[in-house]
Amino acid sequence: VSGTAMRASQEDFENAMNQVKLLKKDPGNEVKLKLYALYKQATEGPCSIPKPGVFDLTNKAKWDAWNVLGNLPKETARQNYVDLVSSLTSSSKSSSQAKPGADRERQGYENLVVTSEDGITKIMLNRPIKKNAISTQMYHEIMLALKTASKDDSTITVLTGNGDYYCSGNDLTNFTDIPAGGVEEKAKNSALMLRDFVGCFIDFPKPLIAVVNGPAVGIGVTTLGLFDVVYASDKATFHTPFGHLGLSPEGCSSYTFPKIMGPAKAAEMLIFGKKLTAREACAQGLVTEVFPDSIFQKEVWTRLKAYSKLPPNAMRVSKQVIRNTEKEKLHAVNAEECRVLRERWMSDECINAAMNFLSRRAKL
Ligand SMILES: CCCCC/C=C/CC(=O)SCCNC(=O)CCNC(=O)[C@H](O)C(C)(C)COP(=O)(O)OP(=O)(O)OC[C@H]1O[C@@H](n2cnc3c(N)ncnc32)[C@H](O)[C@@H]1OP(=O)(O)O
Repeated sequence: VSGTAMRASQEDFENAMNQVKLLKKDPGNEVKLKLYALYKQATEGPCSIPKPGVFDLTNKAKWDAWNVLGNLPKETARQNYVDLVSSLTSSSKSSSQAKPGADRERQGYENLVVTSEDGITKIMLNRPIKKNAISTQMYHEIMLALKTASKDDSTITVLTGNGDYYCSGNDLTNFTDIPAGGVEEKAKNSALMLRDFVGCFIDFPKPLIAVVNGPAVGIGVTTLGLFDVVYASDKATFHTPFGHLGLSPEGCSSYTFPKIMGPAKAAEMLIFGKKLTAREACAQGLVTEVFPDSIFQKEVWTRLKAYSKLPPNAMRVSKQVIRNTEKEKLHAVNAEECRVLRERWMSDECINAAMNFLSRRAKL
């Protein structure tokens, strides 16, 4: 799942090709095109055949799907093919066990509820008792859910929270289980995990929408700069209390926030921890639109259902055109933020702030 995941062997690839032939349910045209494109890329490399004419619809769709993979290395295409087939076989197993008429709900997550319906994959943080604070396990679950959603047959992906909070940020107890290697080992592993986590948002290929149902804190806010659209309830607030916690910005916010709202407004949030209301965040460009809480869910989902019916390849390609020029920069920013945070996590300022929260002496 992470960047260190094993590469699929030729045997895995051949097994996956056989599994495709055994699929009981037609996976739909979009997935079939993806399988075709990944197969061609894995076996022949980048698309170099002439583009079919505009009226040769089937071959044109196949060509587009292959061509959009650009210079994706053969081994990565082979791995993606194997992953895609594996997600199809596991979802067909779970959907065959699902009750008739029920949404396709992906099981196996402890703190997420992931559903796919109407072309929308919804990833819901589901730890309301802890205000959806993100535990170490949840970071891994969110990465897995995003990677799976990037390859499933939905057209758009939504992240939201269950309960009154969208997300209260990093679970501050993440730093209490110190391994045998000590604080340094913990900080090193956390920085690697954070880099992978944020990388999944940077690389996410489809429209990614945040449905911010309530207050957002820390990494729940900073990653918003990597979403394509952010809808917020008027009950939401946006708070990055890094100064109070002895921390520094992450989620590429050191780059995206000054770009979105200008350096002065970004500094007030990221250095001094100024909390924004939903309307302020909207005025500053971090939020796309704010809705009264009483109609938030209804309005947002009606709109998203309409968007999900737009041509998926056009949405995907438009996102790439908007985002691709920035990708390399974002990965570099992410790496640097994680390097700085690794130092911060070992600082007295940070350790004392986490202890204060945990001993309930200080609350934001
Ligand atoms: C590890 C590698 C990646 C690191 C990435 C770094 C990211 C940086 C950040 O995200 S910084 C932001 C960190 N978050 C915070 O500082 C928020 C801390 N929480 C609070 O200040 C408050 O809980 C609150 C304002 C979010 C909500 O206050 P309220 O009074 O409404 O509710 P409670 O405080 O009673 O909370 C209910 C229970 O939830 C637990 N909880 C809430 N947030 C967190 C959290 N971030 N980490 C751990 N636990 C959290 C809280 O402890 C209560 O639990 P309890 O009932 O068992 O006491």
